[in-house]
Amino acid sequence: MQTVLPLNDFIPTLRKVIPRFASHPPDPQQEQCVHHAADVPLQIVAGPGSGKTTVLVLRALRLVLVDGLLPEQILLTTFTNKAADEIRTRLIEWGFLLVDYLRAHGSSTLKAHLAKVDVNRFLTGTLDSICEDVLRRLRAPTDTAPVLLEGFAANTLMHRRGLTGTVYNGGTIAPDVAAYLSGFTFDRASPTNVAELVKTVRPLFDRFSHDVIDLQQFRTLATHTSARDLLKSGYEAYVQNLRADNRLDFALLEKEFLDRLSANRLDRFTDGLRAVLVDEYQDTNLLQESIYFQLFRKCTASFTVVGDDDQSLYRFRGATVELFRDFRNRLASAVPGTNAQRIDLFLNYRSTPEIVTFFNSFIDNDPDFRPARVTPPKPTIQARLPSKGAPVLGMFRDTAETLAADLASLLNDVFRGNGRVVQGQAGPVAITRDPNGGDFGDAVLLAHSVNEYQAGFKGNPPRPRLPCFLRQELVSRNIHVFNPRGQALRDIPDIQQLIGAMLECLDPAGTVQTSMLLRLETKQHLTTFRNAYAQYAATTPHPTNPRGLSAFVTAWGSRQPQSTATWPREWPILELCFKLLSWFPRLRDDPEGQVHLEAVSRAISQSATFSPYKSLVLFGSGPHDRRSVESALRDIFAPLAESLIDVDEEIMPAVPRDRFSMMTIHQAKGLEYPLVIVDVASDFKKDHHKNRFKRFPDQPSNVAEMEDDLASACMVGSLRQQRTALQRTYEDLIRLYYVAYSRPQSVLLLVGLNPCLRYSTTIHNIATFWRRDGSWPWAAPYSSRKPPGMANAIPLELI
Ligand SMILES: Nc1ncnc2c1ncn2[C@@H]1O[C@H](COP(=O)(O)OP(=O)(O)OP(=O)(O)O)[C@@H](O)[C@H]1O
Repeated sequence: MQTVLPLNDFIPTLRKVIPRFASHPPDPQQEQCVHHAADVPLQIVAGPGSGKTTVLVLRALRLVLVDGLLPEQILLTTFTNKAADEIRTRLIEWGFLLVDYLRAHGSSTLKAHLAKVDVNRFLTGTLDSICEDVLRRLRAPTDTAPVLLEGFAANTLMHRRGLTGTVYNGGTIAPDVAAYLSGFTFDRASPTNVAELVKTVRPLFDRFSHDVIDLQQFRTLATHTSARDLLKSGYEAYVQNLRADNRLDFALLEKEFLDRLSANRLDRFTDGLRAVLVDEYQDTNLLQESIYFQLFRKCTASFTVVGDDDQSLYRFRGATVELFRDFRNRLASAVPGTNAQRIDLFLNYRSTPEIVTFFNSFIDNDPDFRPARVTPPKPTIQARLPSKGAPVLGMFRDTAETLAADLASLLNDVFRGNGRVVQGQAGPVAITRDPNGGDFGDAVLLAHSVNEYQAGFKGNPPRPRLPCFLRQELVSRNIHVFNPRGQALRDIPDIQQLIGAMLECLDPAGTVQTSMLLRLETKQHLTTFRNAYAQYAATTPHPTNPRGLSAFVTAWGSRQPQSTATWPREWPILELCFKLLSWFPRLRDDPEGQVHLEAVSRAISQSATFSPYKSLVLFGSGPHDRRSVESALRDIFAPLAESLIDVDEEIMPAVPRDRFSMMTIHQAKGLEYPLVIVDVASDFKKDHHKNRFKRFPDQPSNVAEMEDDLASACMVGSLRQQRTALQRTYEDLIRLYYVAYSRPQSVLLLVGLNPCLRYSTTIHNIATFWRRDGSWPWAAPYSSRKPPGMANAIPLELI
């Protein structure tokens, strides 16, 4: 590489040109990362809030300005589209300022180089999005561009073209297969119907790709041989079928990319590539590691990976934290002669010292977690921000209802009132909103699950959970909430009404539906949708001019044109959905509603990729009219009724600032908020064995069980098994709450139910610092004869 700007001028230029670096220059470790030789692979082990994204962006800019690379030669990947957008924005913003300045002040060599630089051309995205883009745009001329299938469309094809005829015959699941799969279900029960079968097989088939499973070896493993044989055939039939139509699911997308890469069929892409930088490497799976190593091998690219082993959260998608932990050895054995270096970032610029001390003591709490972390361990995280006086807070109440009421009143005081005073170490401190535009968007509730209802059990109705009570309390104070995952799509009232209206348009009174073979659950929900529509239509919703909702649906049902024009021969169901939106204001105007609507419209448009009538309703085509309705019922409405469509809140670039968000801890990865409320125990009234998996697992998770089952057919199997399945399950919970506790900037508030804090509580909970050996540092030995009521060493200021 030819140097165009002297390396030692890079950071001084940065400080001169970009105001934030004038006041907050890179610290010594960050500077070391930016300065590290471009051609020596680098592993950055970065604690929470230590500026890893900042460093990655600066290293990419340095490669352009100092080493003379062009932005289009630099690939920078991260974990979510949102994080990729953030990286892109910083690259363009800072890159533009630097290039502009150096075009005026640089040497003539630098100016000549900069004439070719366009900072918009960095290759950024998730690895999936990059693979999709490259397979479409930069493939070899003889290769086709594959069509990517959405989850539910892929599952439908897996059912119809993979499992049917192999594993599932004449409405029955092969008994051996059912018995084998029972090891991987949540309650260890065999799948009993096709929907459960698909749900259980999908993670297994995805793992075949992500874990790069040797299927021949999988087939010959000692147990469940016939089940493995059938599943292998089902998988091969599914893959062959997708390939025949040039389609791919998400797991196969990366596999296809690796196959083409290894066969030199992506040279148009790799020829131009000179640097690869990877964020969130702790959540990389084996397939992705193979892609990165292959890219490194092919282009002898500059290679930088950044991650935090303590923040690995995505085991269920094949993430293998050991790939990050052992990165240097693994790279050296994959590409002999390489000697990657490691630099640690451990200064935290996000949180107050009180919060940093709290999450440090959490991650250090259990000695049995130590062997799972990087070696040598990274230094203890040090806070760089000053204290604001607020201690870490706890709000524990007897019931979830009272907890919700008190939380809502706290939020109201902070964001709509004069703030709330709490007791700090050095006296009272007020928690107030930021005077410059602080609003509910500065706070978030993080939880293991944000479902607003707990599924009903043994005929009981669903039970409301904290997120539901909190929504009610906030709405009663006129505060809006953003929790699009709070309820399943099929349970949301206006979604039910909209789908019901579509059903009545396509198939009035369910004449076609009645004659079809549909599962009982499906029929019940389709009836619920139709009833929801009928009740809503009876309220004569606006607009009523020129025609109201009922009149529209009746006319549509009888295919009566509303103007003088004749009824079209084909009607896209998506268009029908959008026409009906006039009567569903929440789905049009409200951010949560828009997320829900997107899921319905995605179901319609994706079904067009596999459904015989391509999400169209025909008219005047004889028997096809009826068949097109049947296929819509089977391919769009049955999946909606069976809850097979997932919402995707990532479509919402920014939630309005006056909304209070609730999200899962997984979703909060990489984010930060001034005030973070972590639900650690609102579901736990007693030590119920059914909720142990959420707090103190006494058996391995189904994901860890599957990892063990596949271990000997997988190249990283034994590496994972250095920790037992139960240890891994336990450690995943530690990492989960570590991520939650390291999100806040100023205030961290833990919430839950009182029984969890009693001195004599039997509710073991990792989030409240219980250790594997059953000890609990929050309960210190007492000297009096009577034990205290509450644990006596709780490191929280209880409010
Ligand atoms: N040298 C620095 N001086 C002051 N502030 C900094 C410095 N480096 C980073 N920051 C700030 O620290 C915060 C965290 O940085 P960043 O978002 O890059 O963290 P991260 O390491 O990616 O966090 P996480 O791993 O927890 O998601 C940001 O607000 C960033 O602007």
